[in-house]
Amino acid sequence: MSCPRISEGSCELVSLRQGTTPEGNRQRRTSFRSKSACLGAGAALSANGVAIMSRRDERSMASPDTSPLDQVSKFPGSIVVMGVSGCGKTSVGEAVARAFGYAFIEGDGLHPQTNIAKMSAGVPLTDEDRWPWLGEIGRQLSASAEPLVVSCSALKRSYRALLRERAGGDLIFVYLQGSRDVLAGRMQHREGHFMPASLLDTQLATLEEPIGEPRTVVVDVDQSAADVIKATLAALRDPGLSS
Ligand SMILES: Nc1ncnc2c1ncn2[C@@H]1O[C@H](COP(=O)(O)OP(=O)(O)O)[C@@H](O)[C@H]1O
Ligand SMILES: O=C(O)[C@H](O)[C@@H](O)[C@H](O)[C@H](O)COP(=O)(O)O
Repeated sequence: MSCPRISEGSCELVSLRQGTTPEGNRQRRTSFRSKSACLGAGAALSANGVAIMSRRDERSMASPDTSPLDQVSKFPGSIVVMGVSGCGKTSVGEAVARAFGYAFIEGDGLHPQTNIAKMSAGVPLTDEDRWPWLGEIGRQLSASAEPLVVSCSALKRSYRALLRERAGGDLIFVYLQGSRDVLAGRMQHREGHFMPASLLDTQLATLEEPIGEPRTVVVDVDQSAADVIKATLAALRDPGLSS
């Protein structure tokens, strides 16, 4: 079981859904993540069962690999890490959240169970399936007094427009861009995740890349996880994003 983490041994975001046992949740996501087992004292469950790790907890889990990033000045505004399934949203989102001391929300954890069941069965989601999910992500972004890092595929311009509108305008998108071959490899090697690799092509067909959209950075994922994270953090230091 490979685990190209930059912070080996650290706890990760916990995403528990109501009615799902920690064990079931672990099976639905990736088998190498400790998830519920590491829900720390500062973590809290939102109304719909998604755990948000507190900033204090995340700081305490920062690995030596990310500690120099404590020097990064506080970044103004929430960040959505976007892209098709398998591009690295969770891996990168968690690391960015640790670096900035923000809470991380796993967007997959906010899907209604009907969406998870559809995707698990190899059926792509429709707009109608996604709107309530995107609305919930937007709600969490707007309800948070502190900036958040959220993983969300945000495949279409209209989806991103909704998230921007709900978040109040300060949202930054990190688009993790990769070739079909690279993405297919990542999905095939991932274990215990509900999303079948067969859905990659519909994800790519649905994707409207955010090229040229405001406050958006694009990162090539055809490099090691550590390098993708470094490149993301470097791109986020662009002072132009703060305005
Ligand atoms: N840059 C990378 N190099 C190699 N493997 C990676 C990289 N980024 C992520 N992975 C692995 O690829 C798989 C998909 O990553 P994940 O973060 O779950 O993507 P997403 O959340 O976008 O579906 C996981 O097994 C993860 O460990
Ligand atoms: O909009 C969608 O079709 C879904 O949100 C999809 O893009 C998402 O990727 C899945 O939830 C799989 O989860 P991962 O993105 O973690 O692979």
